[in-house]
Amino acid sequence: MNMINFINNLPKAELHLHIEGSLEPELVFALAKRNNIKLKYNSVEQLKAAYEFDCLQDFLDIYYQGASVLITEADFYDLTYSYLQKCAAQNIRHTEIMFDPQTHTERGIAFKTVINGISKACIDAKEKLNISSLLIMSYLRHLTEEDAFKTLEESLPYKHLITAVGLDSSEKGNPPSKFERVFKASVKEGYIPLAHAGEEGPSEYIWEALDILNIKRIDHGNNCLHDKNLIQEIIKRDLALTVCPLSNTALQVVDDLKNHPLKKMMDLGLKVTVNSDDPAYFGGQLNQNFIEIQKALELSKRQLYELAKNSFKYSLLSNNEKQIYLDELKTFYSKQDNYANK
Ligand code: HPA
Ligand SMILES: [Zn+2]
Repeated sequence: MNMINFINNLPKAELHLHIEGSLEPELVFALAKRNNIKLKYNSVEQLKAAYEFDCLQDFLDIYYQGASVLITEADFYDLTYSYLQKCAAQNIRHTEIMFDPQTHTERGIAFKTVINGISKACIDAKEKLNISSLLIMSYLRHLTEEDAFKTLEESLPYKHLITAVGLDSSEKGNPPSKFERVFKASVKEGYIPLAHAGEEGPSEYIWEALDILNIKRIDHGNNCLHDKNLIQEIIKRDLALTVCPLSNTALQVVDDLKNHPLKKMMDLGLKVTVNSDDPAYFGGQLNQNFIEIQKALELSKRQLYELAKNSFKYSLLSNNEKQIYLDELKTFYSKQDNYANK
């Protein structure tokens, strides 16, 4: 099997995906029309031309603008179902979807509208596409802790639909310690703590995410490489990094995929997964991330198998659920000609 077919057929999970970042330009226009919203761009091409970013903040400004076409429950449903159909086409068997309630509640959209649309699409995808999913409610770190507390309150009637909390948006100047109390309260409610850390922020922010927020997985984490003790601590705690190759080059966290630290991370013993982050904005779905990073770093099928294994092993599924997917993956891999030595 050639490399691209191998990647396309490899059973895998996606653990770092912002549903608002899966909003394709075509859907932006379709929803704007449905909701009678006037966009500042005249065409899909014009909008796409604006997707040039020097840093995270450049991207976030456009990402929040794009999300403003999401108004009704049907909009959130269509957005989510469209992403889940793409999962089916890529043999993504399980996905852990982040959503940013505050991006919508700040514009007057009810929490209920957001969560109902997203979760109904997930239920339908399980039934029709046989893809499992769970939800991560992410707090926007550029807003206050008080705002995050309000969001936590609003989420409580829907607690059964949400597995974890995350922390995203503008990292620099908004360290994890700013959210110590709301994370403590979130854990008390049964949510698993996760956070973006060390994407643009320093390694100290990763330490804070570990020691103050007690996170169970690190979103990005690139900047841990500047601190040997931190690397050892991440390994000791058996925390995975959700690495996003095309996001890293699009936001200039990494200058070129050939210089991407993914292989180095694996060689150091860090548990790495590959993810698309915001596929509509960064030039590729999950399989495209696999294809491009494989090529740039000349990863072997054995290494790709390892990355897929990590995606199930470090998911938030129960051990039984993980095992079913790991068995499926193993069966796939054992059928490859070069099993054992590549
Ligand atoms: O890559 C990201 N980093 C931080 N916040 C985000 N919100 C969507 N995508 C991102
Ligand atoms: Zn992200």
